[in-house]
Amino acid sequence: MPILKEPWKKYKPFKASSTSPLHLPNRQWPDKVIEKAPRWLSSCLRDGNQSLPDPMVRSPPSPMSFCYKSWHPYLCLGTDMCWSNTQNGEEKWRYFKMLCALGYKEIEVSFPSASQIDFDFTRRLIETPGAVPDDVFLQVLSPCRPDLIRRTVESVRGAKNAIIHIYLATSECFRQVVFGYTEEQTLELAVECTKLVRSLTKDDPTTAGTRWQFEFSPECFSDTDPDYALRVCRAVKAAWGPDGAAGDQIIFNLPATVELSTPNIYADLVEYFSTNIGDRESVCVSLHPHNDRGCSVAAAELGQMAGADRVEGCLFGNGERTGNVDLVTLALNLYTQGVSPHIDFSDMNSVIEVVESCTKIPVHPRAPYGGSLVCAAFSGSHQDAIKKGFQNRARLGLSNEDPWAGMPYLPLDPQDIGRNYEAIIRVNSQSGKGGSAFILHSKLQLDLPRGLQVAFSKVVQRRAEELGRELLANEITDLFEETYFLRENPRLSLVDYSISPDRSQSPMPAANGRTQDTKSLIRIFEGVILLDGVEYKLRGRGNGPISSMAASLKDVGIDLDVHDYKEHAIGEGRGVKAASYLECKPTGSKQTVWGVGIHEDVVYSSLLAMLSAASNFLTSRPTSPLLKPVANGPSQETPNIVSVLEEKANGI
Ligand SMILES: CC(=O)SCCNC(=O)CCNC(=O)[C@H](O)C(C)(C)COP(=O)(O)OP(=O)(O)OC[C@H]1O[C@@H](n2cnc3c(N)ncnc32)[C@H](O)[C@@H]1OP(=O)(O)O
Ligand SMILES: CC(C)C(=O)C(=O)O
Ligand SMILES: [Mg+2]
Repeated sequence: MPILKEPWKKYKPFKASSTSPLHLPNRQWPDKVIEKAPRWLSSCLRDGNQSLPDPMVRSPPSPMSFCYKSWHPYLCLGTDMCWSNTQNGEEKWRYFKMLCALGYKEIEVSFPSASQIDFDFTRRLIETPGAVPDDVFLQVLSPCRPDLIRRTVESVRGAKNAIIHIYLATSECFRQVVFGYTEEQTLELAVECTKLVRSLTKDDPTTAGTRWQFEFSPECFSDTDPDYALRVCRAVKAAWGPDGAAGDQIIFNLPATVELSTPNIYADLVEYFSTNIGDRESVCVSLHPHNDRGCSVAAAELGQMAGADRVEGCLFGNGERTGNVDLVTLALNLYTQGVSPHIDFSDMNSVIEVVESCTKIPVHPRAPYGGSLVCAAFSGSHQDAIKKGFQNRARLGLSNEDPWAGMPYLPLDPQDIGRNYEAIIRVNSQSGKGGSAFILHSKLQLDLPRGLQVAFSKVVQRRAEELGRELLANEITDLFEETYFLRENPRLSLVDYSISPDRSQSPMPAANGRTQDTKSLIRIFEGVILLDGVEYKLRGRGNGPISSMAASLKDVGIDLDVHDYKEHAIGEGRGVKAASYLECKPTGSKQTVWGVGIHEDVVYSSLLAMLSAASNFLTSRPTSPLLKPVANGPSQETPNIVSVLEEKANGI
C-alpha cells in the first residue's frame, strides 16, 4: 500500500446505509430517563473469556503464561498473580458463583461447541445439584452452523432454564468479506438455524423440563442497514414464534460488534429497531455494545433510553479488543441516580479479587467505581471540600432528608461499595491542610484548630517532598505524634508538678475594675522538669495552670506567650480524654509554635500541650536557649520568674 501523506485519510466518517433511518426528526430517546434497571446478561464467561490470552477454562498448563505483573504474555515473573492452572474450570466455576451471588439472572456461561472444556463446564453446572439457582438462565452461544447448534443445545440438556443464542453477521462488509452471502442467503440461514433451534428445544417434547428462551444476534448490527436488520429479525421471529401474551419473548440482541460511531447514532438505530420490529410485547430488545471508541457505557445508556430492555456486557469491561460494556459502571450509574440495579456491589473489593484472579487482568486504578483510586482525593482543594461536606452534612441535618446531597466530589458514598472513609483522603505533596486534618480526625479523633492544621500541613508537605511519594495515613499520624511529642519527648518532660492558688495575693483586678471571682485567683505552678537530661525545679505565677507554667519556663530560657488555647474531649464515658492545643509566640518573634497534649486529666493535658510547645520552641532554635540566671529572685509584678535550678541554687 502506498504511504499516504495524510494517513488519517485512509478512514472515512461512519455512514449508515442509503436507507438510513438516522434522519429521525421525531426521535424520542433524548427526552427519556432511565427509571428502572434493564435485564442484565453477563457475558464475562463467554465474550470476556474468549478474549483472554489464557481463557479461564483451559487444558493443562503450558510453560507459556500471561504474567499479571510483567504485563507480558510470555515472560512470567512468577508472582502470585501469574497464571497457574487450577483444576480445569475452577476459575469459571468461582466466577459463575460470584455472578449468581451478585444477582445476575442471565449468564452466558460458554461457547460449548468451541471446546470440550467449555462443553464439560456447562454440563458440570447442570449436573451438579444446586449449582445453578432456580431463577438463573444459562445462556450458550453458537454460530449459525447446524452441527455446532446441535452440540450447543446438547450442552444444556436437562437445564432448568436455558437461552440458546445464535449469531450471524448481517452487515454488508461481513456478508461480502467473510461469508460471500447475499442478503437473501443470510436471511435464509438465520431462519433455518432458528427453526433448527426450535426443533431441538421448545418443539422437542423430550426437553420439556427446560424453560427455553431464544436469542438471535444480527452481528455487526450497528453497521447493518437498519431496514435489512429488521427484515432478518422479523423472519427469525416468525420462525421462532414467540407467544408474547404468554410471557414468551424472543431476544433480539443488537451488537455494536465494533463501536463505529458516536453513541447517539447507536441510540437512533436502537429506537428505529425497537419501534419498527412490531409485536413488541413478544420481543426483548437487547444491547451488546463494545467499547472501541470508549463510549460503550454511553451507548448502553442511550440505547436503554431508546427502548432497549436488556444489556449484555462484562464486569469491568472485559471482552474483545477494548472490551464489552462495563456492567459495574452501568449498574452503579443507575444506583447513583437512586435506581436499584438489583446487582449487589457492596463488597467491591471481593468482586475485584475474583475478577482479577480469574482473568489475570488488573482492574485499572481509575476504573469507574471499582478502581482503587476512584474514592481517593489527593489534592488539597478536593480534600478540603470533602472534609467540609462531611462536617456540614451533619450540621445541616442533610443526613436524614437527602443523605448524600451536599457532598462535593464524591458521586457515591464509598461505604456503599465496601470502601472505608480512610481510603478517601490520601495525602501527598499536592495536599493542603484539610487532608491531614481529615486523617487525624478519622484516625485519632483530633479536631485540630485551623492554625494548627496550617502549621502541621507544612510539616507534612516537607516530609512528602523529602520522600517523593504519598504519605500513608499511619505515617501522618506518626508524624503528628512525633512533631508534637505525643509519644515521647526526648528533650523535655514534666517529672512532677503542683498547682495551687496564691493565697498571699488578693485577686487580680479584672479589666472592668471589679474584683475577679475565685476562679481567677492567681495560681502558682511548682514543678520539676527534665530538660536535656538535667532536672530543673520551676516555679511560676499566672492566671491559670497554663500561664503559670509558661511563666515558670522563662527561667530556663523558654520565653513563650500563650496566644490561643483550645481543648476538646476524645471519646466518651470512662475512657474520655482531653486533647489540648496551644499556640504560643516566643517573645519578640512573629512566628508561633504549637503544642499538643492528650491526657485523661484536662489540666495535665494542657500542661503537656505547654511542654509540647516549649519543645517545639527549643527545636525551632539553632542552639539550646541559654538558661536565665536567677538574678532577681521571685518578682511579684511579673508573675513568672520564680523558678530555680536546684543545683544552681545549691551552688553546684
Ligand atoms: C463477535 C463475537 O464475539 S462472535 C463469537 C466469537 N467466539 C468464538 O469464535 C469463540 C469460539 N470459536 C471457536 O472455537 C471456533 O471459531 C469455532 C469452533 C466456532 C469454529 O471453528 P472452525 O470450524 O475451525 O472455524 P473458524 O473459526 O476457523 O472459522 C469460522 C468459520 O465459521 C464461519 N462463521 C463465522 N461466524 C459464523 C456465523 N455466525 N454463522 C455461521 N458461520 C460462521 C466463517 O465464515 C468460517 O467459515 P469457513 O471455514 O467456511 O470460512
Ligand atoms: C456474538 C455477538 C453477540 C457478539 O459478541 C458481538 O457481536 O460482539
Ligand atoms: Mg461481543
